[in-house]
Amino acid sequence: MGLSNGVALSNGLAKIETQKLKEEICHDDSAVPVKAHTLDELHSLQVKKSGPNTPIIDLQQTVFGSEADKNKQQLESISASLASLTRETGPKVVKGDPAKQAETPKVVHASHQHQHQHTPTISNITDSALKFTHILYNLSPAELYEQAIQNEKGSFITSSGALATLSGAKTGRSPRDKRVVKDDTTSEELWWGKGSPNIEMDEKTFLINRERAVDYLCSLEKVYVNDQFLNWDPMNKLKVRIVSARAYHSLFMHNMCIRPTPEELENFGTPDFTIYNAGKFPCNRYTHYMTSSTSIDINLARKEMVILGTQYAGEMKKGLFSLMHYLMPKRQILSLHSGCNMGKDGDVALFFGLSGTGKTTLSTDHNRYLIGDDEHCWSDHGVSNIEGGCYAKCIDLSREKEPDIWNAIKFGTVLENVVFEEHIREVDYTDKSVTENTRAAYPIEYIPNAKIPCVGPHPKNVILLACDAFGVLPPVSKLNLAQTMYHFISGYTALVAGTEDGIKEPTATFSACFGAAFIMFHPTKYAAMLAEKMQKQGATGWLVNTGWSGGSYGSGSRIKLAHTRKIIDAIHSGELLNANYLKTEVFGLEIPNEIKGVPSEILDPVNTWPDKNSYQETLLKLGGLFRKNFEVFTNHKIGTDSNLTKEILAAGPNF
Ligand SMILES: Nc1ncnc2c1ncn2[C@@H]1O[C@H](COP(=O)(O)OP(=O)(O)O)[C@@H](O)[C@H]1O
Ligand SMILES: C=C(OP(=O)(O)O)C(=O)O
Ligand SMILES: [Ca+2]
Ligand SMILES: [Mn+2]
Repeated sequence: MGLSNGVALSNGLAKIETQKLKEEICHDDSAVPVKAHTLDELHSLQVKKSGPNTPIIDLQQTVFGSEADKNKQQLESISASLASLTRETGPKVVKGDPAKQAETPKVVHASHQHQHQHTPTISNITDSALKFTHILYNLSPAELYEQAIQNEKGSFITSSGALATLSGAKTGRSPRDKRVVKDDTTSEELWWGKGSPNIEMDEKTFLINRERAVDYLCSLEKVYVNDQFLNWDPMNKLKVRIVSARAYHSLFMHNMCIRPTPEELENFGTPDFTIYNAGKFPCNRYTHYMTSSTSIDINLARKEMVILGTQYAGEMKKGLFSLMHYLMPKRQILSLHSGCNMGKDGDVALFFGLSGTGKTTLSTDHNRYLIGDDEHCWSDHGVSNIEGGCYAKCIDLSREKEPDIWNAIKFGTVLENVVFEEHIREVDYTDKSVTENTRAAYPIEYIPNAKIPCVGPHPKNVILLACDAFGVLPPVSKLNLAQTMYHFISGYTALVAGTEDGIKEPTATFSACFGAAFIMFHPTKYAAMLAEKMQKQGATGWLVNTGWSGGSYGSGSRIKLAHTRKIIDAIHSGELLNANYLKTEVFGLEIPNEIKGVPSEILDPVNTWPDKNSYQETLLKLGGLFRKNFEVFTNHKIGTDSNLTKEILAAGPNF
């Protein structure tokens, strides 16, 4: 034993003799000591203060607190946003997390009458005027992660670093709960009535809902405020403010809108549009125009939007999209519900389509630059993305088929309503337990070949995507201008609702301009603008079926993503422009007889159906649905060219 030659002690154990060769001993305190005397001091060393946002130009100004002035202005602006429209004072807003408030914070009283400040007296104030509302302003993703995990049940970090969260009872948009204020201006300008997504509400009711949302938000201890931009076109950029109750919503918008630089944020000023998102707090069912506990209200005159009774984050993004569908066409700029990418040679393609048809999947193409996945503008100078992020569907997501989206699901990404293993936190993308509409929201630069700034020249190809669950539309057809307009106005897709409900029959959806839920003017206004731009730029239209082949849903199968990608490649490369075409029955679509990498027999859907009678029957059925849908447009002129209108009407199915 090592201690055998030691001196025996009274307890029977040998006394340990330390070695005398000092130099050979390696003490574990040989590292540089910590520069702190207490634990508090140690913790204070860990976090470094951010430097001033703007370079120091005028020392004098800095000494006398221009930084502090900017901060005060910012807080006053937020305070004005949160002010009640009727009460004279309250709440007191203060910047920063209450949990971290070290010194006495600067307080700003929300007041709608900044000019003649009232001194509140006991008789005219309520408790709401006495409490603090802490403003968490443009927090970083790391800070928002911490807030979400500490305060919002259902927030977890997944194994790839994304923030998994639940959107609550609503896992999709609520278009029937959307309201638009009808005033003297909008009653004239907007599209109202049958088929329109704009369900009216009056100004007074809007204010009631606004007050309800503001009161709810101010009643909270903490409120998140994001000041960000929309539209990468510098001439048509919009400043938006989003006030929300959840860190999840703040991170979602951080990812989805354009992120300001620290300098841009300092000089942000007054927003052009403000969203009040009260999330789970419902509207009052006794309020006029309310038909459920959810209400999404847009007031164009006030430049405001109120969200009550839904936490689905997509409402914010698509609400702003509706706003752009109003503002941009007034500037002769066409707003597009489309994805957009650009080839190495600068050829731009647009991907129109309803939800689930492939805008995000197909615009995210490893061989091309991504301009955006969902919302764009087409001006006289080319295209620009409205957003700063992407919102991808995650159901059945695979690393092999969609590597760029897979890799974008990392730290900073919001993962909505996915299911993960409790310990390792690995996400199971096949799991539909919460919803089929599982989503990932990430900044566009998480896609390696994103084109920053997200702008590009005029489109060369306009691809209309339809997920045809009837299985009768060809995988690809070349369209002339009138056909492009016919299909753009129709906005067809057919999905199968829930796979578990045992639904066998696909249902056709027609949504004008491939986004009727978001348009503000009559569809023909957007269609006329698209026709004019396509004609002027010589863009080619294509109809791509990303849905079924070899039979309808139930008997056929979905066209392989790999095949659709080859088809899209052939459109981009110009190969398809020079192919040989044949014209189909009923829809009169031009289909190519051959495409590199795609089995030729699938190009004409009739070949893939074992039962030809059933094919014919289904084809006629779909043709009938198209015809019926288009009836409401037959009395509308599209643009100033009455010939084009005639051609468009004739471009529908013929039988
Ligand atoms: N042939 C196909 N083409 C495009 N998408 C397909 C195809 N087959 C399956 N998919 C799946 O369909 C979904 C398309 O959704 P997405 O791209 O998010 O649509 P959108 O952005 O238009 O709402 C994705 O989940 C994708 O993996
Ligand atoms: C976010 C949405 O867009 P999409 O499904 O087209 O990606 C939506 O429609 O809610
Ligand atoms: Ca969309
Ligand atoms: Mn999408």
